[in-house]
Amino acid sequence: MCPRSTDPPEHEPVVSVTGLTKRYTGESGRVTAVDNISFDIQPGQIVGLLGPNGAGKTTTVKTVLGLITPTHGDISIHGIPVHEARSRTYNYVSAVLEGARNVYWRLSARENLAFFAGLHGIDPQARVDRHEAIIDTLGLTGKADEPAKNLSRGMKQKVALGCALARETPVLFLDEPMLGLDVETTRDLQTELQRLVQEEGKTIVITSHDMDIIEVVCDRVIVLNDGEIVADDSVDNLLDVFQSQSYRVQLTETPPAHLREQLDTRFRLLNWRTDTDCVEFEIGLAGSEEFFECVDILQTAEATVRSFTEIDPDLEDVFVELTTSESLPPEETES
Ligand SMILES: Nc1ncnc2c1ncn2[C@@H]1O[C@H](COP(=O)(O)OP(=O)(O)OP(=O)(O)O)[C@@H](O)[C@H]1O
Repeated sequence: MCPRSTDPPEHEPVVSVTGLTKRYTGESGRVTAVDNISFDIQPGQIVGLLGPNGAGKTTTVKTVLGLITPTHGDISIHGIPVHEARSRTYNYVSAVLEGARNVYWRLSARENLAFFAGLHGIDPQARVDRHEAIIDTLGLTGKADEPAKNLSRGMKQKVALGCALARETPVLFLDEPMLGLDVETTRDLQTELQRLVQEEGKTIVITSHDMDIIEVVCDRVIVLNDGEIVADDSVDNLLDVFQSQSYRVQLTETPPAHLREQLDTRFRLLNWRTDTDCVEFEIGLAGSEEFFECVDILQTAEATVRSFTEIDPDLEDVFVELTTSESLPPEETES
């Protein structure tokens, strides 16, 4: 029988990554996909792993799962070194990876759930209620006896997710879990993931390009860019740190041509728009010094300011900021 405990050895994080580097040798030479990253994940966290295309998310996840050998670094799941004892770690972790065929296409959703539970040492007969609840949450009830091969892409995705849930491991890695799901199922699944963490003490790592989902579901976000971690903090802290740093400015008359260039050189200038009777732009100002400097520049250029309003950031704004600028903007993110 496989271990059912959701508690890692005392004081151990459930996932621990230290100094992970992965280099590939491709046609265009050596690529450092992941560059010396370290993070721990504690039991009961829902962590979003974010980053633009090519940032190193898939490499990180697959290396943590033992599917890719790291160039350097140590990884453990529940205290077990992944690259020395990969099969032992599978007692603790399930994964749904994008593009991977996780389910048996000849089996129905019900049969797949029973099969994966059984593989993991769980008696499916004893878990019928649990499996029906998973099927219900995923909106698969009407299709639960249909062979998976006859289901739509989104439905197959749901069955794969159901199989991962049926294994009842304490740690779940979900790569783009909501991709292809309709709005209602996405919402149900968000609720279910939160319930799994709050009531069953699961630990979940989600990669997604959908910031709204991450913002709703995750309590911590790790942002990768060019193989490096550029932020690792709670969603609330990340939003707080960026709060009041972006402003939308409207000028009533067209300002002198050099103003745009001057602002762009000095600050983070976005979405410059010229209308018939006004100019509008967004500007990122780190702290009061930059704020007053900007006001000074506008006054010197004799620009007539119609409005100067704070923009409330959402996680998407934070993400764009982190992955398009050279460095971490505010110091507080590292606290
Ligand atoms: N097998 C491979 N051989 C060579 N280079 C690779 C290989 N796999 C990934 N890479 C490169 O490593 C870098 C990171 O890729 P990775 O797939 O981990 O990023 P990602 O953040 O998951 O991207 P996406 O969001 O597009 O899936 C990219 O530059 C990619 O081209």
